[in-house]
Amino acid sequence: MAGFANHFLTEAVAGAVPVGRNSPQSTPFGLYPEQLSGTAFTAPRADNRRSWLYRLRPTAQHRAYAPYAGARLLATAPFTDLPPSPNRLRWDPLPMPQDPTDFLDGLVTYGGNGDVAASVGFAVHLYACNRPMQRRAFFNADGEMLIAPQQGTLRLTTEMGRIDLAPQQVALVPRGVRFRVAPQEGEARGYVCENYGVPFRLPELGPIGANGLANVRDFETPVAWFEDVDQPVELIQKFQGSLWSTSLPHSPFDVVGWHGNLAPCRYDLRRFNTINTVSYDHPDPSIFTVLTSPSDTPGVANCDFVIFPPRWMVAEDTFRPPWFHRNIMSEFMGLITGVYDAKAGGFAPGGASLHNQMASHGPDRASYDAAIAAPLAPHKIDATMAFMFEGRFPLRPTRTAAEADFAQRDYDECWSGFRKARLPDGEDKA
Ligand SMILES: O=C(O)Cc1cc(O)ccc1O
Ligand SMILES: [Fe+2]
Repeated sequence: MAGFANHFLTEAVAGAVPVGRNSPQSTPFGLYPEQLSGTAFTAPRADNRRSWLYRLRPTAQHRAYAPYAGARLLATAPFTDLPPSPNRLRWDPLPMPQDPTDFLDGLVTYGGNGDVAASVGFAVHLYACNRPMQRRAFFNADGEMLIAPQQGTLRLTTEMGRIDLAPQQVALVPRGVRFRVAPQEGEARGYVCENYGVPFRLPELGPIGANGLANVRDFETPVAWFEDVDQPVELIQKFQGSLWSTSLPHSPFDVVGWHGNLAPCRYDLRRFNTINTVSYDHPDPSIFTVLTSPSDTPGVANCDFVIFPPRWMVAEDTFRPPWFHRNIMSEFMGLITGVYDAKAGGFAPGGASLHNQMASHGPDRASYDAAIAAPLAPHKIDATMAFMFEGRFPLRPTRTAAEADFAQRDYDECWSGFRKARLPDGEDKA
């Protein structure tokens, strides 16, 4: 079903969703209505997100949760493992697991900001897995999950339908929605933004107009799908940073129909309507915002999801790659495929980088040297897809990430050896 946060109605069995009311005294087939809220009941209508699910059994029917000991590298903000460091960080691709590992146990937290208890900030995880979540399902009470595969297709089975997700696509799974993940081609790797804040939404378009960037019509939400399986399933939840597990005697994927505007969705990043300069200068990367999680301060995001897709570079008399900069916002970057135009080397697909508030960064020396010498004919940056999670607070890395053997110890070197500028004779004295 096409659209972002549209009000959908979908039935896996015709007649499953009651007509004209959400919770009639007697429901079709005796299904149990349940409201899933993504915003406060009283949130303004334009922001309000909720759905009504019609299921074989109420989700309330479960025994107590007990602590879950897996997913040992999954962590939650505030991150206090290490004293905050202003240093720039970069990582080689996350290695694939040697042992059988599913999506949940294969999550590795790189860092994050804010505080889950205050519903502020976000965490960044990478996953590397090689087997499906078998007889287990997960939901995240701590936040919404934006999943961006880098290698290998995933099948997401969610309460509200199924999503097949390939590299260069992203999925949004709302806070609380139960899901399981199955890699379709053996191994899989990718990135996750766990958003503790306000759910991601499309950015305003301002003077761009009514169309452009990520278009509403290109978001896809699955139709209702359920399984009627009376076999034990381990249900794991993340709540305030800890994992908890309970056992259900049946599949949690028993929603026969639902309606509402809170649902998982998929977006193909190649559908992005990229806007760039047709005159001069390199515009701020906010023109590449796919989704934004706003903060309480207008215009300052809790998290922006920004991409660097294939695009024509035509700027005249311009240094075309990203410029040197120091940003009040903090930037975590990943690469799905190809080469990123500010980094001639060292930033590989499956890798990552972190440039926190006020950290000096920009093109590495090789990219700089090439760009100042390049003929300025129209040039297409092609076959690439980098992205950035940009937030208002510095991201603090986990010890796991900072001390990983795939953390690059020599990242600073990519900015060494720049030649001093040459002033005209007589102007260079103190
Ligand atoms: O640092 C980066 O590579 C991301 C980035 C890209 C760009 O085109 C402008 C600013 C910016 O932070
Ligand atoms: Fe940057």
